[in-house]
Amino acid sequence: MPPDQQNPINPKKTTVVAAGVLINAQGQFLMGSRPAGKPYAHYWEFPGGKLEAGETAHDALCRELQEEMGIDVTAATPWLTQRFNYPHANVELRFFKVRGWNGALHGHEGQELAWQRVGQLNVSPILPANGPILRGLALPEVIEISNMAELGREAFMAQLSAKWAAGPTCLLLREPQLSASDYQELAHAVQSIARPHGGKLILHRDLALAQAINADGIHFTASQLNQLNARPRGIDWVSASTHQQSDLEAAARIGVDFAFLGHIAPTQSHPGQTPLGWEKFSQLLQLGWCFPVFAIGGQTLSTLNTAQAHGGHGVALLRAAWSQTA
Ligand SMILES: Nc1nc2c([nH]c(=O)n2[C@@H]2O[C@H](COP(=O)(O)OP(=O)(O)OP(=O)(O)O)[C@@H](O)[C@H]2O)c(=O)[nH]1
Ligand SMILES: [Mg+2]
Repeated sequence: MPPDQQNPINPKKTTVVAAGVLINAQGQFLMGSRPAGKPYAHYWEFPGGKLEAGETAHDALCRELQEEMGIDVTAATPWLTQRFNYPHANVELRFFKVRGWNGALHGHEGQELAWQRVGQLNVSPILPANGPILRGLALPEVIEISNMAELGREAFMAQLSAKWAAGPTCLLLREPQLSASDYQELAHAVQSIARPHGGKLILHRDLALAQAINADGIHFTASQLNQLNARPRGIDWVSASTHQQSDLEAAARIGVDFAFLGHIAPTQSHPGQTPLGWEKFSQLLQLGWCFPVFAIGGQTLSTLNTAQAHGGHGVALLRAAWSQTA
């Protein structure tokens, strides 16, 4: 394949690249150093390379990972798309999560390979386009949405405390039936349980409250999202609900960290509304977004693989996150 620099005639032409985030059994991800002689030599990247004429991104991923590391990819799902303008090329990077391969990894182009952990990177420098990718890797694949409306406060708080005692999870506290002051009081109570256990708490709709209690994130409704001109400051994670392409575009414009897209299947929360379904979910994600997208609506832990096969990062669980009998 021609190197990037051989494209000076049309510097605006976009080079499409497929890259793989290999995940091992310990949950680590693989990075490789770029070989000498390439643009950004010795920077760290996710293995992959440019699409050849007539290839799909998946075809290119399999070919590149065979050429660069000698492995046969057996399980890869589309994940994020990052667009970036380098001085040498405009690139569209199609990232895949790769969870299965045959063969021993070997740097066939003299590159170094290193398994890395989220938040504990020990290689540098990283290619400048890869910031959102590392941020996306820090997100869990399951987000739980509170359901105090059905469980009642006592059972909800008891289940939440038990969950967080067992290990940190990520909670979206969404209780639209509560008044603003009741929601505020609940948010304080939940945050006081979250802190000691390292649980992540995302508040719904109320940015000022999320900032005031130092929550980990704010989640906007689709209608709030469409009224925002910029990503709010002073909060770590910013996310939003989306239902259609224009919502995803709004999410991209303000620079969310992740979005929910749905509802996928009919749910008790949206009676009578036509669900999006997996095919439409997948079509919308193929447009290529630089943030992870969670499937929402009728999701359970057993739909996680389906969500990922259709390009989702993970699933947002409402009823499935809670035992209704406790
Ligand atoms: N493979 C890969 N390329 C990336 C990443 N991030 C990123 O900005 N790029 C850019 O995407 C382009 C990919 O080119 P590449 O050098 O891997 O392509 P290739 O393997 O086909 O190389 P070749 O053309 O020398 O055969 C480069 O401009 C590179 O800077 C990444 O994480 N992985
Ligand atoms: Mg390459």
